[in-house]
Amino acid sequence: MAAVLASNHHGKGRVRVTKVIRRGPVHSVLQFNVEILLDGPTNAAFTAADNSLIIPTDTQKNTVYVLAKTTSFDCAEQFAIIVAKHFLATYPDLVHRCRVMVKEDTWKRVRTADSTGKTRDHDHAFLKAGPHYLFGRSEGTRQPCGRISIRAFGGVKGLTLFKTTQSSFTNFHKDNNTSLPEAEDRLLGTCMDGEWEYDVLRSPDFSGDRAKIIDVLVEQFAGPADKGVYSPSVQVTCFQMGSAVLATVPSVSECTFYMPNVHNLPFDLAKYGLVNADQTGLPHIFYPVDEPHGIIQATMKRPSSKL
Ligand SMILES: O=c1[nH]c(=O)c2[nH]c(=O)[nH]c2[nH]1
Repeated sequence: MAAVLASNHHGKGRVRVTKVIRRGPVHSVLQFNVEILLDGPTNAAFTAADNSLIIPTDTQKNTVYVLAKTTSFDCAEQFAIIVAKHFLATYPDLVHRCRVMVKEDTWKRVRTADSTGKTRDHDHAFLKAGPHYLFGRSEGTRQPCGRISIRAFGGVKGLTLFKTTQSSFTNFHKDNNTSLPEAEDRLLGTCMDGEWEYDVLRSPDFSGDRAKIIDVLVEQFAGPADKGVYSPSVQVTCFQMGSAVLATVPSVSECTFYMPNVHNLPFDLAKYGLVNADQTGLPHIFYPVDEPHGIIQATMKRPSSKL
């Protein structure tokens, strides 16, 4: 045998489930895309064709629908915890670790006039938020003493932000390969992915906390509506966004933000006899480039937490 099995897991991905909650005429909708990964004593399934300790991935898929029906939850984080606890509690001999990722499509109520002409949230029609989406993630493990421990995470994928001033990048290291000009006043765009860990001992209010986090991220990036907030680099903005999340949401113990610097480059109009500048003297015609993009990433923790 040329190989030994170093590690393995099995699970089910892209399990899509929609739950409708009807309270009289007012309905709510939760729509998830779930991935489950199970670790257990399954080496023999890979090395000796022994499936006796395998929970079929089909069973895992069915379990998502059964749990959607039989349990109560109002966001991805809660459902991720429910699923992880279920597999660890139901199969003590077959599962020692369960990781669950729940991506959530956010359906916001349509706002429209009702039959009396008053504008209000619609009872049962929804508009999908995006392009970003939120997710909840759990990592459940069985301790040697048999106790189940759960770590809970939340996050956002593709939060797309842009501002047209109050951003600079200067005084960077320069050498023979440098062509980047100093920019005192530039555009700033990102399509960020963020993940944060909840301190489960603080009994987080998952849906309330994550709504606050998204608000804080947007507010920190943008600043006050009239004056904005000055950004000397994506790095500083990233750290300020993380600091604000930790300051505002006590149930978050740490957060990691991946913030691509999505460039908008001034278009060279000189060859068409035009000066690419408006009355401020700054360029105003740009072309957005998705690639390459800068990669700025950081993890922020509370000062007291051990590194
Ligand atoms: O905010 C920035 N950080 C960088 O590290 C960087 N590098 C670069 O070319 N432009 C920028 N902008």
